[in-house]
Amino acid sequence: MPPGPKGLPLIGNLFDLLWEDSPRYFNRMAEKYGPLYSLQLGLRRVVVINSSHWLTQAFVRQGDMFNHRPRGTVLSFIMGGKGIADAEDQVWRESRRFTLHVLRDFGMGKSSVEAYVNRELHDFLETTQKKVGQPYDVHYDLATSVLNIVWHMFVGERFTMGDKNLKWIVDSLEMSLTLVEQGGFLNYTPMLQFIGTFLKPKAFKVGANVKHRLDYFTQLIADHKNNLDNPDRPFDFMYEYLAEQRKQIEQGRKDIVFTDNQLKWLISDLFIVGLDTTVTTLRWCLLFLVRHPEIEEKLFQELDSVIGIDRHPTYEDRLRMPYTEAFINEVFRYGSITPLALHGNPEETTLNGFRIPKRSWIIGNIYGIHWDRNVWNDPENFRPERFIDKDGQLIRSENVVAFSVGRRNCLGESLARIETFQFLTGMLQKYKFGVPEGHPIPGLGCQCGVTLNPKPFDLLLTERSAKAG
Ligand code: HEM
Repeated sequence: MPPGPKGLPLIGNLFDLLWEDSPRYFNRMAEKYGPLYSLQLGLRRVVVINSSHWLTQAFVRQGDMFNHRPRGTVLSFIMGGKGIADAEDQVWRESRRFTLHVLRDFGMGKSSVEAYVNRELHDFLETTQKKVGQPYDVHYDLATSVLNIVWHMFVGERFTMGDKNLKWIVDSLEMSLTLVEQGGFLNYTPMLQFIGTFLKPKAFKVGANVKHRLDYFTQLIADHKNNLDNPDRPFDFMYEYLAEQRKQIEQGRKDIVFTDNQLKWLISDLFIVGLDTTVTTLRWCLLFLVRHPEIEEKLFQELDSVIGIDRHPTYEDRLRMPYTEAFINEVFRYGSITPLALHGNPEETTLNGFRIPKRSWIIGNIYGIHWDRNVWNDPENFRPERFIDKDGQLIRSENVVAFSVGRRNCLGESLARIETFQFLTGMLQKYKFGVPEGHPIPGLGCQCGVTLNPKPFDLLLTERSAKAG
């Protein structure tokens, strides 16, 4: 086995996770045992990967073995192998291939996804207009807009602000990721998962929310089925899925993966991962703008010289905006939005000559890779300049792995990148971001769930139009 600390009999090093968030703990252990080490955590044998080299070796070069999900996590307990993020084998392969295919038909990376994003950006900026000059926690309005992007693409509808269904959907989707710490204490011992549910009353709420959400999707599926033959129906993910389902039934396929139940879980997964990750990224962006007015000023200068105020930013603009790209890279590095990628190996194998017993948990410590002092020198400093070379051009680093690598990497990376660039530049075109009078400068402390979330903070928006004009 790879080297690692000697833990106590039966529980190994499990109790260390009571005092420290798992990504930070895994990173600290890597300083002692190197970028590839093993731990015994409760009943689980865990192999931690803390360098992009070994992440690529395991998830890309030995991807056949390591691109599985571990069983027994809190998430797998909730999702039970349905949907996509926790699915395996044929269900995962067909769901992933189909989802990527439909996303491509939306014109991923081309103008039509931008149109979905820009429409919500426009409404978001209108909403924020009413908040200028007063303390404002942007979280909920951002979440609504980001939800509308995916909601529109996947089920063909948009919410209007104030819709009675909107608040519970946003709350229920966000809660699913913030309440479960992917590498945390409760994951490693089934009995603790059971007891933990009783200790965290909100955990019951997650269960109730999942049911409520799935019931809502059942209704949406029924509506879509009723309208499937309408030649004027719009293009959305749910219609495409149901059309594929019908085709496979007509072909008489026995092992059909495209069931209504799988569709409900798949859509639910896509909303959960598509919402909180992007909202968290944008909140980190705003937090750093507020904390670093000198960086915000450099972003203004680039934006004003490349785009100005007479037209909206396009995703193409990024190619001429290296400092903005460097800023986003630094947010992905520092924020490490999804700090851990949990994989598993169904069979015994080797990695770097070490024996990896079957059904180990393989944890890609994305946070650890982004905070490795040997690579970044001063990881605790937020410095977009680390991604700019002496000619002012963007440095692309293989050590930024926010979306992970290999066949199980983030399926929504292109969408997330477009959303981040468009919202950041759209907001900067309109506002300067500051701290309301009498409020503290927001801190860097965060809550560790499946995502690393900044704590709630208030902003002060000041319109820039006079200056930019
Ligand atoms: C900045 C935003 C985002 C970040 C940082 C992010 C990051 C990640 C990471 C690290 C993984 C785990 C990969 C692994 O296990 O190796 C993942 C998986 C996934 N992401 Fe994202 N993600 C983001 C946004 C999105 C969006 C917008 C969508 C789609 C709407 C999406 C869909 C997925 C899916 C479906 C998976 C599971 C893939 C699978 O198991 O095959 N993500 N993401």
